[in-house]
Amino acid sequence: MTAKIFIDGEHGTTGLQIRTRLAERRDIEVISIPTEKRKDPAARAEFLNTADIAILCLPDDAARESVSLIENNTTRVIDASTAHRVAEGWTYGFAEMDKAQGDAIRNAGRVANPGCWPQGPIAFLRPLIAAGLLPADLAVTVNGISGYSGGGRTMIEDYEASRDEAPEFMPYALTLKHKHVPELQAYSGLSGAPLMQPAVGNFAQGMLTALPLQLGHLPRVPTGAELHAALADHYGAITGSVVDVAPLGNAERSGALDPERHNGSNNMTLHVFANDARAQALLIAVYDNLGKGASGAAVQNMDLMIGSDGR
Ligand SMILES: NC(=O)C1=CN([C@@H]2O[C@H](COP(=O)(O)OP(=O)(O)OC[C@H]3O[C@@H](n4cnc5c(N)ncnc54)[C@H](OP(=O)(O)O)[C@@H]3O)[C@@H](O)[C@H]2O)C=CC1
Ligand SMILES: CC(=O)N[C@@H](CCC(=O)OP(=O)(O)O)C(=O)O
Repeated sequence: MTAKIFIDGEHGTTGLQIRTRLAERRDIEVISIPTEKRKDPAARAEFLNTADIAILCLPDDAARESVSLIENNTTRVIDASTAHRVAEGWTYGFAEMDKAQGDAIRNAGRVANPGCWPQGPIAFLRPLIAAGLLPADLAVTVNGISGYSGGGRTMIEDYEASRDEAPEFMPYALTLKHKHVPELQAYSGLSGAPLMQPAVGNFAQGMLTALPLQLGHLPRVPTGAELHAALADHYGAITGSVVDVAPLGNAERSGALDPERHNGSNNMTLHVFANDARAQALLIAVYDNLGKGASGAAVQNMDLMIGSDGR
């Protein structure tokens, strides 16, 4: 049976990317709401209740409204917004984060697609904390850079109206209350809130997230090789993983740390750098904010839920 997919918010940044990714697919049917009715709750309710899977690419409040409009128990949901990522009854849509997560997504009725910023840090921290190499109470700071498409249609329009004057690098979340802190803490296994220090760059798409680690105070200090081996073991054991681990870094600079490197794909590469003599490590993830950070992950989750190999 062909699965019916409804993208609520299909004309926004994330929705359009999902449409493009699904355009050539023969194993699904995308059911599309007329543009002029896209904010009409009654029309949305009809599409939501007809779909096998509804992918919500909406602001948080509209995503909550969509869920409330579903009256049957057959429509399954993938929500790309922040609304349900730590909500009870929802499964976090990061298939590679541990061995059981792919099956949990496969069987879930409600999947919360992860935010773009937490995915890199969770990809490092969850397996390393589970392996006992890092403690849950580690004080963690996350920094990095994202292309401006991460800010959705409004930020894209703002940048594209005046790119010549826009700063190349702009730190934000300066109140230290970034909306991704709760999901990052919950799924990485940290006992305390990480400090997130994101920045937006004067380029459209792609991102890089970095965790600089001071490890000298730990009762047992893991070496860079141990951190690297634990990550390689973890991702090597996950069937269908789109996360891969680069060889342990030993160069002063690396062209692989280009935030735009994975643009248009759903891949993520994890890099480990270390100075064992100083008990310091630097973990850097490279991925596409609109790929593994949003639309690519949503399609990956949809494929798990309908049991498709993506053709
Ligand atoms: N951009 C990114 O990198 C990522 C975004 N996300 C999340 O995905 C969701 C969508 O973000 P993004 O695509 O960037 O946002 P956009 O602003 O680009 O798109 C949102 C879409 O939703 C529509 N919309 C707004 N309100 C309603 C409503 N009440 N009913 C129906 N449709 C509505 C908008 O229509 P109109 O434009 O006409 O108002 C627009 O088409 C957000 O929750 C965001 O947090 C998640 C991961 C990454
Ligand atoms: C550059 C930029 O502004 N990025 C957005 C996050 C985009 C994203 O992935 O977050 P959601 O899925 O939670 O919307 C921000 O930091 O708020």
